Amino acid sequence: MTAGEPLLLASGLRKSFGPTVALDGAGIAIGAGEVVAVMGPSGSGKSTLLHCLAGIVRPDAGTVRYAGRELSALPDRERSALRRRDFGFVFQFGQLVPELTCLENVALPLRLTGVRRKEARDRALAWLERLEVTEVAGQRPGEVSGGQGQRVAVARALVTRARVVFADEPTGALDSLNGERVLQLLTGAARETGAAVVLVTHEARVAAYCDREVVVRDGRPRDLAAVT
Ligand SMILES: Nc1ncnc2c1ncn2[C@@H]1O[C@H](COP(=O)(O)OP(=O)(O)OP(=O)(O)O)[C@@H](O)[C@H]1O
Repeated sequence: MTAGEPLLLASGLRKSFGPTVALDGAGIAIGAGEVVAVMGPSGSGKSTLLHCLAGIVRPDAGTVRYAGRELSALPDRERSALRRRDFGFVFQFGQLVPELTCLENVALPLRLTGVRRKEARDRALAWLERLEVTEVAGQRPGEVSGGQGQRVAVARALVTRARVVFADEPTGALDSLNGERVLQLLTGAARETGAAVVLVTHEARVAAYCDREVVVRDGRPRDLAAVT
């Protein structure tokens, strides 16, 4: 990474799905530890931008650099390994493995990176405590409330000490009280661990928890003034 280069840097991103232009020359820079809200109308390209930044979707044109390396230049295996090691994900729903308990779900990313069972369980439990959901440790995702499930998902995203958490409408299925608490916990825990957060949301009160808001319109993000 060259001196002064942001942790995540995208420029000139274009992505179409058939005739639909989802990204039209999009660029964005995210600094280490920065919490950025990505907002904008439905269909403006927010999720596509997040997927390109995370290396899940390959753009038709443009570049995404993470820690000084261009994601699209990495072989698939290396990109997957990097995603597992450095990135965490929180989606609106459905990201927890239904057959595993909540504790096992949080321990899973650690087990996948070779952490021993006992240590993985201990670290997972500490994260459930931090997210105030130890009571669901032994339950399966289908047996817990939406808010509890999202807290478990946040714990799972951060347990590996991810450097970037990508969150796509993490509170979209929650009532406003639960939604705000999950945002608080997600951004608070990310700040403690130094993780950057790219947060796609419609939550109007999100500004209070973010360093910066970016609004996507017609496939291009525009920076609002830094949130004070
Ligand atoms: N896999 C896909 N196949 C076809 N079209 C897609 C696909 N993904 C996105 N699109 C289209 O690309 C455009 C941008 O979609 P995207 O999901 O990025 O927007 P968004 O801003 O996240 O929307 P929302 O707020 O409704 O989630 C939309 O017109 C959408 O229909």
